[in-house]
Amino acid sequence: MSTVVDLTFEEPVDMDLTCTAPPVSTSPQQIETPGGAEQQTMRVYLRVRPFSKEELCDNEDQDCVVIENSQTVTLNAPKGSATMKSSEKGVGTSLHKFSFSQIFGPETTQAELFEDTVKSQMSDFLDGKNALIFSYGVTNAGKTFTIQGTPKDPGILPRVLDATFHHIEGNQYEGMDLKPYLRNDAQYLDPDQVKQERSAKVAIFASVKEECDPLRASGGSEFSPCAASGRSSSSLSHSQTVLASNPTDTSSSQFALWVAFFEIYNECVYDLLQPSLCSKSKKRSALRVCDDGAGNAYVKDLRWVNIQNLGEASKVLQFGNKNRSAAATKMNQSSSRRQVLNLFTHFCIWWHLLSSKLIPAFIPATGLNLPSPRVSCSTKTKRGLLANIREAVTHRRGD
Ligand SMILES: Nc1ncnc2c1ncn2[C@@H]1O[C@H](COP(=O)(O)OP(=O)(O)OP(=O)(O)O)[C@@H](O)[C@H]1O
Repeated sequence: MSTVVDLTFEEPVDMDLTCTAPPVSTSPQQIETPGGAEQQTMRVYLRVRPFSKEELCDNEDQDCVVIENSQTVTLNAPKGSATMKSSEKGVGTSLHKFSFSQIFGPETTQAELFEDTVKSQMSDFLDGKNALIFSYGVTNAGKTFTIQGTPKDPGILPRVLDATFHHIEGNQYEGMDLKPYLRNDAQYLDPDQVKQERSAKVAIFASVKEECDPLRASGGSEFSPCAASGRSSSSLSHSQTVLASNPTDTSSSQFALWVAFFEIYNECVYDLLQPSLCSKSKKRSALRVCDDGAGNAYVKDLRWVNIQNLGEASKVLQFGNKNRSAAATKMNQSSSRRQVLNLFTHFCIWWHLLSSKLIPAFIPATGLNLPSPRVSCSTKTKRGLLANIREAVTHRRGD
């Protein structure tokens, strides 16, 4: 039984999914800068989650995943598996070693993981550099727990949002008339367009409010649900230290913050923030990935929602989560997850500095499902999946 989830942090490479780590050694990638200095662009972390009670009852604790040290893990094929049988006959091996930037064991808390992975990168993001975090692993590996977490145990995304709000505290632009445009730009909206933005936001929030209790009771992974309407939640207060070394002078600037939430499901892009999607009976339509004319891909007609505090971000996330294909599949246990060739969920944060220069930035938090519940899938499969996603994100042209 697999209990591992890979977490990849990439910066400042611009959403280039070709830059994936090799399957055996997943050490940090480096690029040469013009001055000759090496800059680290990608880190790959491994998190091994604890076994659930059910897994322990089923005797799945067979030491298949052995953490040798903070950077090396050994995977042993499960007893009775085809790989183990083959290796007993002298064909192939039942042992594989992998190395990572850092490995986190089952005892690692959400706060520790954030501290040791994303926190140190936050200052660059807040300084206007694009960044991408994504997790991948088989179903049930812990991707959602790691990225989103639970209300009591928030994951990376709520911690990043909390740090961002703390960073811009007192300097937030309260208007809704400055919005993300194409890939790297912003546009001013006229009063009618602002009205439309406001109505769409109200519709999203109203829907979350109505369904709040059932969501909570179902143990969903939304953070700070419903009650969270203030700037930050107490469980996140530790992350405020992130901003002590705030590199950007915010004293004379204002910040507009917008978020979008979409998924790539079997190679089609779907907006998770369409209010009409609340009713599952409506068929959702796929969005197109277009080029902004400067070679940058963007999702055409993607809904962006202006957020003013962590509570609003929480509601947007909660709303989008209901529309995820993963949620639908979990509800229907009879449907086969193996049919899901790829599932990639992005929560994008866009912030804009209202001063002389434009500084847009994104942190999409994503999860990629591998196709079948095995300890690892073949290199070819992984590469194929990542290539599919890369193509969907970067190479599909619009009109
Ligand atoms: N580090 C952890 N500590 C405790 N429980 C965890 C941890 N990671 C995951 N879990 C639990 O394991 C279960 C599966 O996790 P999760 O839903 O995040 O998996 P996933 O990889 O997102 O699955 P899927 O691809 O099917 O959506 C959940 O019940 C979650 O609460």
